[in-house]
Amino acid sequence: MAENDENENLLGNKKVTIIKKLNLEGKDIISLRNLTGATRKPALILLVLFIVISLIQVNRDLFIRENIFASSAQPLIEVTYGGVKQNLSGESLESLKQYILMNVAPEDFAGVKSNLEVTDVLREKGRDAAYFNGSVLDHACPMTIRSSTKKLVRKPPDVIGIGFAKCGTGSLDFLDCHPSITFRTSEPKFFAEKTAVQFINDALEKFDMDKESQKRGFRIEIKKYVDEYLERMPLATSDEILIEKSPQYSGGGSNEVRLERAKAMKAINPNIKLIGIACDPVKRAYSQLNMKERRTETLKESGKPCRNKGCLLGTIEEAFERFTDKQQSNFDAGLPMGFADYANQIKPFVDIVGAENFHLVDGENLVQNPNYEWGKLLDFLEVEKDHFKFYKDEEKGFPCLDKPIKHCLNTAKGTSRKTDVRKEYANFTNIWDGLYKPTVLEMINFFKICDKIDEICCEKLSDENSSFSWIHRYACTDI
Ligand SMILES: Nc1ncnc2c1ncn2[C@@H]1O[C@H](COP(=O)(O)OS(=O)(=O)O)[C@@H](OP(=O)(O)O)[C@H]1O
Repeated sequence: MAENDENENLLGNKKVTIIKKLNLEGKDIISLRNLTGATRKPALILLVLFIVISLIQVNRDLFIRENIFASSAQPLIEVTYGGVKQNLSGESLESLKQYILMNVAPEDFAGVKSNLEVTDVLREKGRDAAYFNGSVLDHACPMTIRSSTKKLVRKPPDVIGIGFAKCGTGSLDFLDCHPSITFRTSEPKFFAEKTAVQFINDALEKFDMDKESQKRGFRIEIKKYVDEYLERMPLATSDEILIEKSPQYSGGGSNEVRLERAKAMKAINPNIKLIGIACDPVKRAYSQLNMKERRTETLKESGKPCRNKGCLLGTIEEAFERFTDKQQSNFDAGLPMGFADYANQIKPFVDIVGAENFHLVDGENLVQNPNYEWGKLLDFLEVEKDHFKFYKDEEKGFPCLDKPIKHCLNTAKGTSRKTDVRKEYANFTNIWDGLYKPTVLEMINFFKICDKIDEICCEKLSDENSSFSWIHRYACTDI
């Protein structure tokens, strides 16, 4: 992320001035909120309060866009914010904290205030640009926003994001800014490791999980592997939701392999919940090609050779041609169309954890109608959603978090979807549309998007702001 983007995450100083002028401490902010509902106060006081609150609201957005390194007259303190050492004025950091505290739910205020700190950096340099400013943070949000005051412990995840690559799985980063959730950007990929999964499932066979004493034996047997897994995740409190995501869990391998992974997940946490993020396969495929192109360019610039499958051979047009030929031959051979194969790949997971413990997010709607799509996910996670809001950032061209903190994803996220791939590469995408159509249609029934494909369904999908509206093209037009 460029330094400018980072600056946008922080507040300007005017806010502090206003807060000072109003002499607002944390408690006062809460009482101000509560006062807005008061009915017995004289009308004049209410009016004054209304004006003051409106002023704060209106000015706040302006403040956020201001440069935080404001007056040189202020004393500077060194802060590592999101992996980058910065000299912030003491007031800037303070105003950032004030912004967060003003925007969390009243019931989270005290806990968040006691935990609110700049997030620790785990590694200064991540493997690629998909981290915050290239650094791996202890957990994804650049500020630690946690309401629980319980002790931090190592624990298995409560929720796992199992896919799908290139559909927006990285945007789960935002969840870490929720006071009830902890998430680290790096992917543990534990259940993609055959040996570990097999060991856990073999142990499941050995022990009778209906007996308490046997359950203990099982836990001891698999401890070595589980400890190693938990080390890959951040500490969390017992009452907050710990999430990990590794898109490799749904991709790669057969459904038998996926079934084994699902069993191992449930063995480690019997109450496990799973998230899948699906998106338009044409955009997904383009996002993948685009990433390869970007990676090839970066390696070329650094003078390093690019030998693996993650790089592009030749031009992007040649890559499109090769990709189209491969998709066509898979289709002709009756092989699964991987980029659209959501229902088939999710089935083994749902068979093990139950449909009620699985939630499918629409990755396209995360961009199109973020507050609605994120709201549904937060409902599934059973956490507060009214104080977790997004706005469309003009410069980024994608949704960024607005509340409780201003935060955009890093520069590696949100590139290919800026291009209208169906316009730019219509000669290829027209073919892809036809190849993916039958597999996309399998989703409709499996995920109960509609009862059947009929006029009612097409009417519903024609609303651009509804989840999975991108399916309209596949289900309701002649492609
Ligand atoms: N809020 C927000 N900001 C930026 N980008 C967003 C956002 N929400 C979803 N997306 C889309 O997420 C796409 C990347 O998907 P993944 O994170 O699953 O990719 S990866 O598999 O982890 O590499 C990424 O694809 P590209 O456009 O190709 O970069 C985005 O289109």
